[in-house]
Amino acid sequence: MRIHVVDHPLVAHKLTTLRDRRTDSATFRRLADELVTLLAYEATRDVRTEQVDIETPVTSTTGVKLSYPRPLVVPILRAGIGMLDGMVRLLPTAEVGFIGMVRDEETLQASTYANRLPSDLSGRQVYVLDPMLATGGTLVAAIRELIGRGADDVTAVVLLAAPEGVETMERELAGSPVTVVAAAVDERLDEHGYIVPGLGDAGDRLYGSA
Ligand SMILES: O=P(O)(O)OC[C@H]1O[C@H](OP(=O)(O)OP(=O)(O)O)[C@H](O)[C@@H]1O
Ligand SMILES: O=c1cc[nH]c(=O)[nH]1
Ligand SMILES: [Mg+2]
Repeated sequence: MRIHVVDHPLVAHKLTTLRDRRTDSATFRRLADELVTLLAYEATRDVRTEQVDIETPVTSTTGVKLSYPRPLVVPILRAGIGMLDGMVRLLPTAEVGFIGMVRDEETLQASTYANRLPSDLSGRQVYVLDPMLATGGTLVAAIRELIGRGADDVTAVVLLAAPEGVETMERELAGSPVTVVAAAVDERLDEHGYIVPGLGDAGDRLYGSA
């Protein structure tokens, strides 16, 4: 597993407003969308393409287009939905699958309550979206499911990561074709498994505390 932290002043600027407790849901949703677009630029650096011949108004030339099989984008419900539009805007040919997961607030164990994925992901590049990589339990389980279905290149796009979660992913997914792209790696987790300084509960800040 490798991790890439996107070091860019626009990312840092938007992330600071996202962290601010005074930022309302509408602004939070817009900033999450904008941040994903910036992270997606890095996350798709190795997206597969193929050569195509085209005619410009002036002459013939050779270019590239996104190749088949199409990349798969998988937001992890609920909070990952806030990252979906920003990602597919940059990957117009992408197919979208869904995994619904929730973390028990006491035990911090993640469980899966919904799964709508292609059964065969052989040879597919997959982009998993979840704003928060805290203990890592959620992403490890989601990525194991994708690799189990044959995905051979998985990139997790997250807004914030905790060092504890990065370590867990490195240990649990050692040797797997996995990349994490993050806007920042924060200091630590607190005793409730929240990222510090973090931004609070991403799902609640996007969608309320239902
Ligand atoms: O790395 P972990 O310790 O597993 O924690 C991270 C997970 O926790 C949050 O989801 P939550 O369970 O709050 O669900 P939600 O998206 O519905 O709010 C977050 O969106 C991640 O999916
Ligand atoms: O800080 C955290 C940790 C897990 N999930 C969140 O939404 N926020
Ligand atoms: Mg939540």
